[in-house]
Amino acid sequence: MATVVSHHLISSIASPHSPSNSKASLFPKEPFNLPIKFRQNRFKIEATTASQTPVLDPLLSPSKTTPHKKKSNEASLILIRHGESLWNEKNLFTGCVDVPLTEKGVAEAIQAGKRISTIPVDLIFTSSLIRAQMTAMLAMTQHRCKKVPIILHDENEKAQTWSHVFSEETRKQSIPVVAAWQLNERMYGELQGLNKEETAERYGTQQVHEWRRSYHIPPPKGESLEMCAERAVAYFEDNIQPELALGNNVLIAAHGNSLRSIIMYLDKLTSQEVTSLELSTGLPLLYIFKDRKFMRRGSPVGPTEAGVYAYTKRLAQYRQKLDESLN
Ligand SMILES: O=C(O)[C@H](O)COP(=O)(O)O
Repeated sequence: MATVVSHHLISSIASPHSPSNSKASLFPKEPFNLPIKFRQNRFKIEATTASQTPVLDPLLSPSKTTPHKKKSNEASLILIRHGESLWNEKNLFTGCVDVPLTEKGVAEAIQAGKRISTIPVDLIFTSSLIRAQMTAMLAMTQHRCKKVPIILHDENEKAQTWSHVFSEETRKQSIPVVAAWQLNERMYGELQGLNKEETAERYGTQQVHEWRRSYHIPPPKGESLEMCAERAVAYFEDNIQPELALGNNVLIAAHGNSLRSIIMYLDKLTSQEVTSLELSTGLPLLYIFKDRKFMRRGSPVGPTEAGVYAYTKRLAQYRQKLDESLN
């Protein structure tokens, strides 16, 4: 029987509780102590960029990357849809247009941060759009670990070199933030910039509902959820899931539809079930990744919510450490 997953259900579940070439010297170290798998992935990407300039960081050499001691057999995964944007406020189709948060969106992001402030975060992924990045950064201002989220810039060699951090100690107090276009909102095609209500009046509610919520039907010249899933879920499987498997705790700040496609994958929803999945702006959702399975744990209400810490011993221990560090 089909499980209807909606925002309401989610809330109700939650609420009770170069190698050897001369270039190598330019990059003496990784900007951060990145989790190993991620570093390997980064290298793969660098090695196949258009310039084809091999850039191998000494820290990426096999002797440094293996063996890797697995930290834990479980990890937390937090998903947050960005806070309200200026176009959410105006009820405009936004898609890949890069619009910032409203004041309310800023408050939502801060509130989301309070709700996850005692859940461990080792690595952050955002889309390349400012509303998701603002949300991640604002949320992290509330985190009790007090670490500084820093966006990695590896779009070209200069960006990498110029953003290098030279203090090991400082790196330890930082959380790498990876911005990936694959996590962007679905491209809304010719609807981008149109008012949602007026579009429904013009094309009919049913048609607009299909464009917005069906899995297979794309809006005119835009991406269907299926097309969005092809890049977002592939990115998740290739870059995020391996981090979780290594015991690294991940926060993803992204968008209504890129997250719907990821949740569809995590919760094994059918194309029919995903049509009723709605995500509110600024709502954090927690998953535990354990034994290669994702367990949905709803939306943490706040740092004092006992239920969240009953989910796993590891979360409880992390919170206890934070409490102790305050004393
Ligand atoms: O891109 C947009 O307009 C919104 O962020 C998501 O819109 P939707 O609710 O129509 O999918």
